[in-house]
Amino acid sequence: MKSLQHPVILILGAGAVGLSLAGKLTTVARVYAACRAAHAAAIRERGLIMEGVWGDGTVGGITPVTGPDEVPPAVDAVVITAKGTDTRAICEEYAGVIRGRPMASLQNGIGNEEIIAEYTDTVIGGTVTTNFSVAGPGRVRVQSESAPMHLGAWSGDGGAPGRLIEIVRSAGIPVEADDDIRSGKWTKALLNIAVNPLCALLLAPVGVAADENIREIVVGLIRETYAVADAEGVRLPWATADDYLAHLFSVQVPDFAAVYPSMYYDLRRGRRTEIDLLNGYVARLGKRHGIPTPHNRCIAGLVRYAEAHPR
Ligand SMILES: NC(=O)C1=CN([C@@H]2O[C@H](COP(=O)(O)OP(=O)(O)OC[C@H]3O[C@@H](n4cnc5c(N)ncnc54)[C@H](O)[C@@H]3O)[C@@H](O)[C@H]2O)C=CC1
Ligand SMILES: CC(C)(CO)C(=O)C(=O)O
Repeated sequence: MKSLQHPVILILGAGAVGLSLAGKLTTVARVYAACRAAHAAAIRERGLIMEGVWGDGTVGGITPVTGPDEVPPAVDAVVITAKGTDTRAICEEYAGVIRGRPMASLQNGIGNEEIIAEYTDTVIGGTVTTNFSVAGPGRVRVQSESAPMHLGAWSGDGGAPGRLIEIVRSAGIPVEADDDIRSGKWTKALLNIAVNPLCALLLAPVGVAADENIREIVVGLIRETYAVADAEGVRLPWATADDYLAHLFSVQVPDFAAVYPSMYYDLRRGRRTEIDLLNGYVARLGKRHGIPTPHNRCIAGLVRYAEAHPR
């Protein structure tokens, strides 16, 4: 990332998160967004329409691309916002562009950075605790925000996260450096493990997690996840599962009570979900460590069934 004055950023897999990010970054960078043809056509025709807490209006200046041949040679940094189920495929498709460049992941779940590290030396781990959705081709909604974006060095050039943070911050997005982003990814995953599958299965917004019938399931999911994270040596910011649950029910669930998480849209649209990077991942690790994870195994099984039998 040499030219901070006018950096060139490529966003890979631009949907709800990636197009919203593109819309903000375009004020401080030249932004190329690798997206599907329907988004590309709408954005070329009339720009990106944004609504919500990141601003309302039509944003020009984003260049949509639908293949690596359309990406210019001078990319300073790559940010991946594809679903974790698509990480390898999109890295393969854009391998020539990614190689040798810093690449950040804002994806949920555990395991994306390891895949990205097969394609480039400098990987930046990231989390975003904001709710994004697609309202139509080239049209996104940003509905609520509970914490700043976190970015931290995963591998390679240790200065790369700082340079990306500068760009993101200058675009007006709240962002913080994270010097233990491996634990940071688990910290963010706690929220997704607690609410994403339940909301997807129940067709309900995040507030459903506080329902008296559901709360006990959330408690089970999180206590098991804590035991597994502990066995993995992950340092979470709350000392115990119950300390995190207090934060979840007093801050995160109220912040997102009225909105639907990303997995809800996947199941509703008949797409594969990220369950195997979240609850399914916890269940797999639990097995390896001899830690029972009945809640996570059960919820992962239900989501896999729902994926295979679209409503
Ligand atoms: N939606 C949300 O509120 C949040 C989502 N996240 C995470 O961010 C990541 C992205 O989530 P969303 O933006 O909601 O998903 P999304 O499904 O809206 O966007 C991903 C986009 O990537 C596109 N894509 C995949 N492969 C492609 C390829 N080869 N070429 C071009 N486009 C390709 C898909 O068609 C899709 O439009 C996920 O890991 C999600 O868990 C994180 C925080 C909040
Ligand atoms: C924070 C939250 C719940 C925001 O929607 C999210 O990460 C997701 O939807 O996957």
